[in-house]
Amino acid sequence: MATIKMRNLGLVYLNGHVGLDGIELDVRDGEFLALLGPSGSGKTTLLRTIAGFLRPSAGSLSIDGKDIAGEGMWVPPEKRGLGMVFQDHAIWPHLSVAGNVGYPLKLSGIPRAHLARRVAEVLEQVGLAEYAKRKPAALSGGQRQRVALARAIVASPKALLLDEALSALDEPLRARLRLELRALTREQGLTAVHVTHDRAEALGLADRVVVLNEGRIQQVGTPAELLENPANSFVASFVSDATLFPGTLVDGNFHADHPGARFNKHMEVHRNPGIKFVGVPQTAVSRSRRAVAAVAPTGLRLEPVENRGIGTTAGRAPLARVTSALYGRHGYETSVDWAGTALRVLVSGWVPTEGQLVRPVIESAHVFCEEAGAAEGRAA
Ligand SMILES: Nc1ncnc2c1ncn2[C@@H]1O[C@H](COP(=O)(O)OP(=O)(O)OP(=O)(O)O)[C@@H](O)[C@H]1O
Repeated sequence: MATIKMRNLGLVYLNGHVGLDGIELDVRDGEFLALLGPSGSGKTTLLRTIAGFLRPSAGSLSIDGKDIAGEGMWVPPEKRGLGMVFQDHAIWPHLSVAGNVGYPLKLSGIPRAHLARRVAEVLEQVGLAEYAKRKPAALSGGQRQRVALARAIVASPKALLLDEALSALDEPLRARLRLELRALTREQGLTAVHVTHDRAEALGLADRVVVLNEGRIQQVGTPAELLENPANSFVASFVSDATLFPGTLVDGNFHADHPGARFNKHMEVHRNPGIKFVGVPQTAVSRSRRAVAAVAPTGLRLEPVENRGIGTTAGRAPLARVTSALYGRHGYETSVDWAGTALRVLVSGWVPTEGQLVRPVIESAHVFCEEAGAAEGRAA
């Protein structure tokens, strides 16, 4: 159990690359926090900074109120009391399962009887009690990852740091280990920070998710908060797969540059009850400014159109053509080409077919004013 606080944490790599910039984050006691972001967004950099493998260039880091990194202050990784699990499990092939799991305790010099008892207890918790004497070579990938997890928790760490710990595993094993991991951290009240680039995993597992891009926090929130109230167009696009429509905001109405996308309140007010404006200063709504609308796959519907050809719809918004439709749990994950914009739509109730003509009708969107108001939106 631990709280981890980061204040204005920054890290610049030796080659001048900014790995982390102005990270303000509180990991709460006993929570499961996911760090989510595209490749190169700084997830691993942040985790390794918490672990103590990287030294921040600015700001401070504390665990349970005790400073562990900051100006003139540095606590090495082995003194931070944290457990770590990596993607490639990194267990020693020459040691048995019990030897691997007990290794951290052996280093700390605890009595043998205590060590054996604790190893047996942890192996039981991760479902490997019968495998204590086996060598890692005689284990499956999932079992090896359980060994790594057992080794990370054997010394009762204050918090567990997981770096793509499940990413090397195939479904459905991965899904099973996800549940086991969540149950284990919950039972033990363990604070966990889990790095993943897998949105479904982050949203499904975590109490809260931190979305990172280019070393900066874009938003911290529960999975529902991120989906329902994304702080900016990056979060909407990355977390919900929203399609982004650049445009102009005038008098509180959004005019998309796209010839078909209608967000104008006068025309669409009844159809668009879901449009939310984010980060638009109330004092300056009449000033024309550039903005971007994010439309999630669930924020629009497709109306099938008889195949009369796009030319016959003069005066109306251009039609779109289905480019792919993949069956998924919640409906058909459909992509359409709408006058050059690739639009993602979740279709249920009918089966879209490739090449079919459709009319997209936008029903809800988030409009972000990201020039001046972005900071306000992000802070929300
Ligand atoms: N040792 C290093 N020296 C210079 N730049 C580095 C170093 N390690 C990482 N970076 C850069 O820092 C940025 C963040 O890297 P990081 O590994 O934290 O990203 P990530 O979000 O974990 O990505 P991935 O999902 O691909 O693992 C990247 O642009 C990366 O190229």
